[in-house]
Amino acid sequence: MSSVLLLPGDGIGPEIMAEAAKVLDRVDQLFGLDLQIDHGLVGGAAIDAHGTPLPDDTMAKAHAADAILLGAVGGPKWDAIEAGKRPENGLLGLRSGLQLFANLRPAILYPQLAAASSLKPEIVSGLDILIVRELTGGIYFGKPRGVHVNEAGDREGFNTYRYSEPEIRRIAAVAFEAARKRSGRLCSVDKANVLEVTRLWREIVTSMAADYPDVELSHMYVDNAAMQLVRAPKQFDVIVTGNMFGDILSDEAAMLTGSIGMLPSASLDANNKGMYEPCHGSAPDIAGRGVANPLATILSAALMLRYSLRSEAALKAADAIERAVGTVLDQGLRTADIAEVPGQSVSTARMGEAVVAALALDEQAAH
Ligand SMILES: NC(=O)C1=CN([C@@H]2O[C@H](COP(=O)(O)OP(=O)(O)OC[C@H]3O[C@@H](n4cnc5c(N)ncnc54)[C@H](O)[C@@H]3O)[C@@H](O)[C@H]2O)C=CC1
Ligand SMILES: CC(C)CC(=O)C(=O)O
Ligand SMILES: [Mg+2]
Repeated sequence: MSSVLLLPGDGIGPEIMAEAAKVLDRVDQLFGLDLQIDHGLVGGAAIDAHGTPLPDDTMAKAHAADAILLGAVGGPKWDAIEAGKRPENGLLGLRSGLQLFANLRPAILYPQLAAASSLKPEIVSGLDILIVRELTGGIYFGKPRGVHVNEAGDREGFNTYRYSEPEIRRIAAVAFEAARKRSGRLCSVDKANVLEVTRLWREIVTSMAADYPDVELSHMYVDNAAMQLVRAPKQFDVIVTGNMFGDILSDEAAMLTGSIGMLPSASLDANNKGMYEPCHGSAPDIAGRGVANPLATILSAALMLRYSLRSEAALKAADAIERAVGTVLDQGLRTADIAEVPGQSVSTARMGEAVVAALALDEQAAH
């Protein structure tokens, strides 16, 4: 038995989660996974119900579960709430409370979606890169932080960008290991020409390279990396970077794959316990209309089966979900964000149900 906690969150979160839940239910039946599914509140939904973005009950369930699948949090309804109590703090609290320091964001272009990418097919076809983002440190967590009145009497906002040596070592080790299992190329992205914290980052990553002689390490400043990602993205295999740079570069990489609605992620602790979520947010501009792309969440469920549940049956189920996504794309099904012809698109639910149907047809899935 494996326990899975579903946290739909806000905006399109409940819509995309409903489809991922159908897919999990189907693979549970097909592969005998014996999943025990629980539900919880996080983000704005939790603020509305309990006055806090991360209720104790949700945190307790998250600690107890083998893995967590999250939709997205946030939205204009809660934007005026003071810092520290916003929906996003629920997500950040889960990440830091569970010590999910390693965020893996694979950006893979399905060949069927070459036309949906914002880049020319010859530049992106075959794209398969992995962004390894540090997730529990850096400027999103550094203290001191806040808004105060400075000596000149002006209001001044400040955040602190800090990384300790152990924090850098553990995320770099994840990236080196990942590169070793892939093409053997690792690019560390920093701003070492300006920021001391990332000079230390570069120094430590460089010093670790001797332990990974089979990995070719390179370094790049983040501004150049942002440019290179849209100039020649296939030069990259594994990218390792800090929390904020990874947040920004992964949204950029998402567009290479056709849509941010296609990009899944895994956030892991040191023992492969994980939280899985699409890279996108709660998309308030399309929430409640049934048009969001559920594939990033469905693909995140596949990563959950592969990285956290890990039984032979779970690994087969993960492969089957990814094949089923390929099948529905082959069938020409497109949500609005990846549609080649505007207006010729299917709903969130239709896309999710098509993945479920493709799973049932998958002969390898049944045996
Ligand atoms: N992991 C999380 O829960 C995240 C939460 N947020 C929160 O989400 C809210 C909105 O943030 P935004 O900056 O607008 O980013 P967003 O990722 O929610 O949306 C950006 C754009 O992408 C589109 N989009 C996103 N997901 C999509 C999907 N599955 N299918 C089709 N189109 C999709 C949206 O419609 C929008 O035009 C904010 O409150 C923000 O703090 C933002 C990023 C991550
Ligand atoms: C609350 C934000 C840090 C979420 C986000 O943008 C992300 O993790 O990609
Ligand atoms: Mg982001």
